[in-house]
Amino acid sequence: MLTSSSPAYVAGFGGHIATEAVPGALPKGRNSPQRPAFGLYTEQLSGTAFTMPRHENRRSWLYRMRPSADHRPFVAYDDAKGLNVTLAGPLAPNRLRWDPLPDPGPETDFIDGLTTIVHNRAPSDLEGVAMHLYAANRERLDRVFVSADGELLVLPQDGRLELLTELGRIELAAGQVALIPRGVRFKIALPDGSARGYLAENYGAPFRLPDLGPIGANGLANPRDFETPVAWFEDRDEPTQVIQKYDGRLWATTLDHSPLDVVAWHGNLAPCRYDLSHFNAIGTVSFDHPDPSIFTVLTSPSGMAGRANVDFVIFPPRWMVAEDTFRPPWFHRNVMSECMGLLTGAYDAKAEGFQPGGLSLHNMMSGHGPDVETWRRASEADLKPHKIDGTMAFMIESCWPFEVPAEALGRAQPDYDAAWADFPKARLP
Ligand SMILES: O=C(O)Cc1cc(O)ccc1O
Ligand SMILES: [Fe+2]
Repeated sequence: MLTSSSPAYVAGFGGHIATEAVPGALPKGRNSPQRPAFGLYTEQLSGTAFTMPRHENRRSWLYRMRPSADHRPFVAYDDAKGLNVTLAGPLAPNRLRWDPLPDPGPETDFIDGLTTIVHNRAPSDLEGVAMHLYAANRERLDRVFVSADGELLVLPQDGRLELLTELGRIELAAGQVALIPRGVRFKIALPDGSARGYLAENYGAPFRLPDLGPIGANGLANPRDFETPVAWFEDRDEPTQVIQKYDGRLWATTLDHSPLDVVAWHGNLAPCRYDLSHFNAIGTVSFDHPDPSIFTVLTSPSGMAGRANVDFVIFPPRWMVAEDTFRPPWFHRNVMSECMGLLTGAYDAKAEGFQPGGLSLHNMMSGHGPDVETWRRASEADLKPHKIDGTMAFMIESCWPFEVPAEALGRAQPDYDAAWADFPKARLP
């Protein structure tokens, strides 16, 4: 680990925070004083247009040792071979599933090990989402990563991460997730020497908590369980490479100092983390399997009310008590496109073949649901109260059908369709 002391956090989601790592660094009563304390530079980081309604407006004011504007031109960076959002040709309406990534080659850091599996839209549309996998066995603290294309949702599956961001430090273990706003630079320490997991990149509106409707004022992911780090900085005058994702590609420049030099900040645009075990799962206490929207942790709306650009949904441990009900997910065809991952355990719709670290894609209107084995067991089960435990699957659901780059298509399991082969035919009277 880079630093021995644990970072401190402030509780809440999207709240306005004021924090300084050096007393007196944060200006009082104004954002942009003529001479900020200690010769710091003032910078506004906008995550939404200046003119967004107040309740959707996200921005922070940063007080840093050097302005971000001080850098040389970016040049194309080609060493992250798996990061790919080019189209593979016509999109076939096939269901796809992937095993976990193989171990990365020697000395692969987080950036070079990124592998894009599915994506939709284009970053310059300001809509859509990409799902990358990461697998790293090398820690590089001499470079930082930043996506101008989207907000990053980091989902560790194995190995801890320490995210050293411009706005503070976040410790992250499997079962926790982090959100890093578009444009925030960070580097990654690997306390366990290696790590793997999922990285969803949201090109659209920043994730927010979903409305709760008749559920009421509490439930699902509660705001106070999100943790935002307090200001932290490093005063490091060493060459630091900045790798920026911009319009689907990577670009690099080298600074003569670390850009993680924000001494104080205030605002409501900041990274945060959330422990999925705090999710208050709500389900049926009578019959039928509710729509999975009931498990939405965060949502990024599209321009159409009720239709998400991206929903981040989880399938956590929970009690199943429904009477006279086929309890696993039903067979369905969905106008929304579903990309699923598994952090630990087994998923209740798939008896085999869907492994932790793997991924599946059920694109718009493709028929899917329980595999044959799951269907048989659930149809014959004695319906006592039953706890689904030791599992955490998640879904990145989007209104835009996902594309699959050629490399990812080549890696897909050869016969995923077999999951739904050989169902017995119904017998009519
Ligand atoms: O396809 C899936 O496994 C995800 C899913 C889960 C569920 O409980 C209901 C619908 C749905 O799409
Ligand atoms: Fe589904």
